[in-house]
Amino acid sequence: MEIPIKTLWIQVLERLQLELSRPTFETWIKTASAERLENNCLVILTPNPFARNWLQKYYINTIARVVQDILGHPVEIYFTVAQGDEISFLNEGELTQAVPIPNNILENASKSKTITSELNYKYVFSRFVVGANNRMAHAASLAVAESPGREFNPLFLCGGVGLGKTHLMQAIGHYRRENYSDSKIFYVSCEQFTNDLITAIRNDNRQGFREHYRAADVLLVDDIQFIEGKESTQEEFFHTFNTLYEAGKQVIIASDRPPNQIPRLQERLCSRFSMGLIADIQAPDLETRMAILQKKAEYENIILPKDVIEYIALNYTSNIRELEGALIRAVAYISIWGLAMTVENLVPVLQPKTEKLPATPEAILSVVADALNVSIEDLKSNSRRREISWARQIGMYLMRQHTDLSLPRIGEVFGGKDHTTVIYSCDKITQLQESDRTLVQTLRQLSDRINMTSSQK
Ligand SMILES: Nc1ncnc2c1ncn2[C@@H]1O[C@H](COP(=O)(O)OP(=O)(O)OP(=O)(O)O)[C@@H](O)[C@H]1O
Repeated sequence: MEIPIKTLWIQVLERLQLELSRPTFETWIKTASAERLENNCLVILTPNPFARNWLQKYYINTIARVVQDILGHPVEIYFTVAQGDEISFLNEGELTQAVPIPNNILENASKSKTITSELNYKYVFSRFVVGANNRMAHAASLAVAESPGREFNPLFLCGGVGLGKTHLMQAIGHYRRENYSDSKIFYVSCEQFTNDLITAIRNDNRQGFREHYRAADVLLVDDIQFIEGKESTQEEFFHTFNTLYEAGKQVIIASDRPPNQIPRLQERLCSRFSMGLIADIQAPDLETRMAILQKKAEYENIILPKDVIEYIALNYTSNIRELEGALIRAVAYISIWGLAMTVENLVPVLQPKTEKLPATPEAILSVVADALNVSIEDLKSNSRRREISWARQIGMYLMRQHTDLSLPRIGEVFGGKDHTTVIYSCDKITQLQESDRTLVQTLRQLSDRINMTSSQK
């Protein structure tokens, strides 16, 4: 029998109070409450959109784990906002991705999910800042939006992490929808395409899968690099691509590298990806980064002094997502502590990425344990269980990045390991990043959390 929701939430709070730092607990957790628990979905009420987005981004896994421990089975966590209690400097869901609860989520919780994703309403051409780094990709996207299925088919957008590929491809989708409302726009990540295929195979419904994807007028496929080595997905995608192409339908693909650098990609797919236009996006220059911040601030109704814009833009150079993250942190910090928006006030929260932050070993252990679902004791233990030694290696790498501790001292923090173990772990994680974008993203998120934990101290 389920325990009453109030009792559940009291227990969750008791557990989280012990696990999280005091400012984190007081600011984000204590202000939230459990609203409903139905069909293994727990809806958590938050005081404003900002708190909702913050919890969704940084604490959803922690809360889900604690709730699962208490109930003895997994639950899906959804965050919602108390009505009429908006934070003044934010519009609903503006600064980070909104996390709406579909009306029928509780009823449908046990049913299967829809096959393609929705477009993010913010990813439109008017919100995209054009600079030298993305001019060609932008022009090509606009051309494809106006005349799909013509000369740039497929359009292959490539560039490093967080540089605007998804934004541009979705802008094409929005443009078509706005101007041709009956146009069928399908946006899907490569991972989702694979999952849909697996589900179709499991349900013996491969035909349904094919009919669905081949009905698209414009097919947008994100992060295609993850198709590497997935033979069945490549096979299916090849046929989907051919069918759409021959019917004059537009295909747009985004990737963190050009087709010929995607390992274990079938030759025939590589050549098809290359037969339209490959448009790459580079890291933005200072002026473009400042213009992006300025535009974001305008959309969010935030007044940002010029020197603050310049300070952020100077310190976040290679990834626009990080640039936006810095703006979010700045606004949150200023708002929570009631400070003026000045460079001096922002220095503690916007440390340049290249500087080592004064993170404590305990904070790093706690962030890694929390994010990778192991305990701090596990990290310090001699256990060779795969997930524990993986978390330990990541922890050692991050400790090397974020502290000035010597290798032997890092070994000690992890329960008395030899310094050669630390070297091995750091080298391994460094090397893996060359081929594993997911790992790069995970490390970036963990670093952000470590920085945040440090700045909250
Ligand atoms: N030129 C730009 N103007 C305004 N915002 C931008 C621009 N480029 C990127 N952004 C913003 O930066 C964030 C990251 O962009 P996006 O998700 O499109 O990157 P990506 O290249 O697809 O990254 P990934 O490789 O991680 O999938 C988004 O919020 C996007 O709106």
